[in-house]
Amino acid sequence: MHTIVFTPVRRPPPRSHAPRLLTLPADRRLTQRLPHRAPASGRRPASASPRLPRTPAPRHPSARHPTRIMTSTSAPAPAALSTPRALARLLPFARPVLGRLVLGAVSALIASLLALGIPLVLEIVVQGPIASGDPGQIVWGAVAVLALGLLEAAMVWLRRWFVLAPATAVEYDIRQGFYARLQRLPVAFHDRWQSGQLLSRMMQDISMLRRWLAFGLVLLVVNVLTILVGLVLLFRWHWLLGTIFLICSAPLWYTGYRFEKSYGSLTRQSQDQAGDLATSVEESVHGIRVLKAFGRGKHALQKFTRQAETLRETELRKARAVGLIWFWLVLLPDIAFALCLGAGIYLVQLNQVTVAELVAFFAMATVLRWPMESIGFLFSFMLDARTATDRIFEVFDEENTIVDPDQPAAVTTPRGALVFEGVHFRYQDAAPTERDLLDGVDLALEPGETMALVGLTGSGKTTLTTLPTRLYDVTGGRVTLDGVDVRDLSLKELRTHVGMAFEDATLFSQTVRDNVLLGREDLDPASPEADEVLREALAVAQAGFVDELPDGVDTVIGEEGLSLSGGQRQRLALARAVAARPAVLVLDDPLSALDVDTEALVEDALREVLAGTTALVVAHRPSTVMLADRVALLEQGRVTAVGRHSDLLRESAHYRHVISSLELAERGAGGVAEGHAPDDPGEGDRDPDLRESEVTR
Ligand SMILES: Nc1ncnc2c1ncn2[C@@H]1O[C@H](COP(=O)(O)OP(=O)(O)OP(=O)(O)O)[C@@H](O)[C@H]1O
Repeated sequence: MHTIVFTPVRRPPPRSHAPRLLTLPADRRLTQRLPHRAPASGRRPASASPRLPRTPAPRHPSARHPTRIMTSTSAPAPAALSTPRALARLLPFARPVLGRLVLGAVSALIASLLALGIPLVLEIVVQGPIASGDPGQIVWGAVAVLALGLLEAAMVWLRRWFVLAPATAVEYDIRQGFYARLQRLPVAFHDRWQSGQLLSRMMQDISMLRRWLAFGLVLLVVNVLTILVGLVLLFRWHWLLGTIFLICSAPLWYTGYRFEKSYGSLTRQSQDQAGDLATSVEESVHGIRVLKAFGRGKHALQKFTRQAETLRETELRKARAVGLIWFWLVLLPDIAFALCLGAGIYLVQLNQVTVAELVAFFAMATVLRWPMESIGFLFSFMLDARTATDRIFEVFDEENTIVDPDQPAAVTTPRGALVFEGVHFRYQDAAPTERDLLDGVDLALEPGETMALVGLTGSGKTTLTTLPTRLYDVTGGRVTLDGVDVRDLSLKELRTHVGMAFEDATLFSQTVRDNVLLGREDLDPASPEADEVLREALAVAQAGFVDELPDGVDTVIGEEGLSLSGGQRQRLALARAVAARPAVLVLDDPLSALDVDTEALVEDALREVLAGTTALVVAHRPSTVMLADRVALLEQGRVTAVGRHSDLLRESAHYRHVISSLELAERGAGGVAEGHAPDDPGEGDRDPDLRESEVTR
């Protein structure tokens, strides 16, 4: 039984991504600057150009039916809702345990009412037995107070028992839903959101909601009711005493209102800043090699310190706001006590109130003191919970445009004809003045054909490869598989027919077997059939090194297991794509970290095993072009030439330019590829066409 835990193995990216990270605008990938944002933040910051409207909704019908999980995508923006309505959005999660939560609240209310009963007993004892000096009766009074106290304690215990398990169940459900949502949301969403923000929402905010449901909500309801009942009783003793008490507590409501306004935005700020801090930690842990290699550890520390200080300042402002409200919470009841004492003594002298009533009044006011004081704390807790709810629902409310169509088409026996028809694509944050990154791509891959895709860096090759599997949706035109628009297929079916291997090989902290068989849900990983698929895929990817690992294919790799080289990781990622046996294989330069000889072996094996598979291969090395039956040249957002390598060399000046720049880049990166000696004769000796390109140049 193999349990697959999806913990991405973070490794330094291979060859061409690392420099790209460093040269991209700061907002794209190394995004750590999120100064004083508007409340609804957490997304990656806007680029230097002003934030632009979203890409218009794709025209294909499937994009018009976003998946809805526990929430409506047309829901009003969280910030526009009142606090109770914002918190009411938790109801779908809380509904299954609502009964127990209500029982918990009832227990808490009974506990409070029992506490309020003690002053009433006191009144009777002072008025009767104490006034008459009957010790026997006094004992009964004491027993009654003790019994009330014991019952109150039992109810408090019961409250905890009722609410604790349901609150953790709600926490579990929200977390599950959140994680499922993250899995479903498209890559474009993950481009915009910082991982630290998502992490802090997933962990801190959801835990806060558990505490709110278990304690905050229940106590807030119960304490408000207790105060109301207590005030009625205070008025029962004497209207003047009750009025003084009420008037003195009125400023509390005003202070509470003011407090809500300032504390709410402070809470939002601090939760966002905590998310930013988590992002910084995450990025510096992932990028530790780059930071060390460039001696930027100190710089990273300074940046972290600045962010930590900002968070600390916000926390201090929060603490000051809470301190201020506590000042009033403690002062105002004391003023009320003092005024009531003066008025009470005066009323006793006028015989309008008895001593017993005055004693009971002060006992009652003392019992009410904690509920009154706690209101401020519970208020701030409620605002924290509201902010946490907003932050969580910002993710739930994100529109998912990459969803299954209402009535999916089916390609039962795929032939592998992949066609790009007038494909347009632009990223969501592209400026309106920019032309589409893919500006009318027409390209047809015949079944079983291997097509190499070449173009200058940044021309959009990787972007094009993400469209057949719908990692992104086209913004114009269409991509078809065997004549069927890929948006008309269910995502599950589409991704069974089209497999991918990326240059940046992501492996998970699990065994080699589980990593390679990731796309084969249909196979029992322990079955002989799975073994065969695994062996074959590893053989194609020239991943014989696996046999040398301590436990062979059952060796756990990744952060909690064995570390692998870039080339070894790429070979496993390639084996994963091959094992999936797709009709169309999209390879985004997955051989870049291999030495030239291993690459040639992989290519030969791929040709043999994948004879019937259509392949689209992004080529960053001239040798990769050799794998292909035909080559497509991507230039200025269009495919400007398609043909055999030798023909293109002859006919297209831009193609010659691209190939020679690839050669130059490869020579520059000569030592980077796995086991590739700088003075290695390389593929030039194997490929007459490439020599031709040098000659042409
Ligand atoms: N997720 C993204 N969001 C916004 N812009 C992006 C994103 N990914 C890539 N781009 C931009 O799109 C352009 C094309 O990138 P892409 O990676 O497709 O090019 P490429 O031809 O594969 O480049 P290379 O040869 O360097 O790998 C670049 O300008 C890049 O900055």
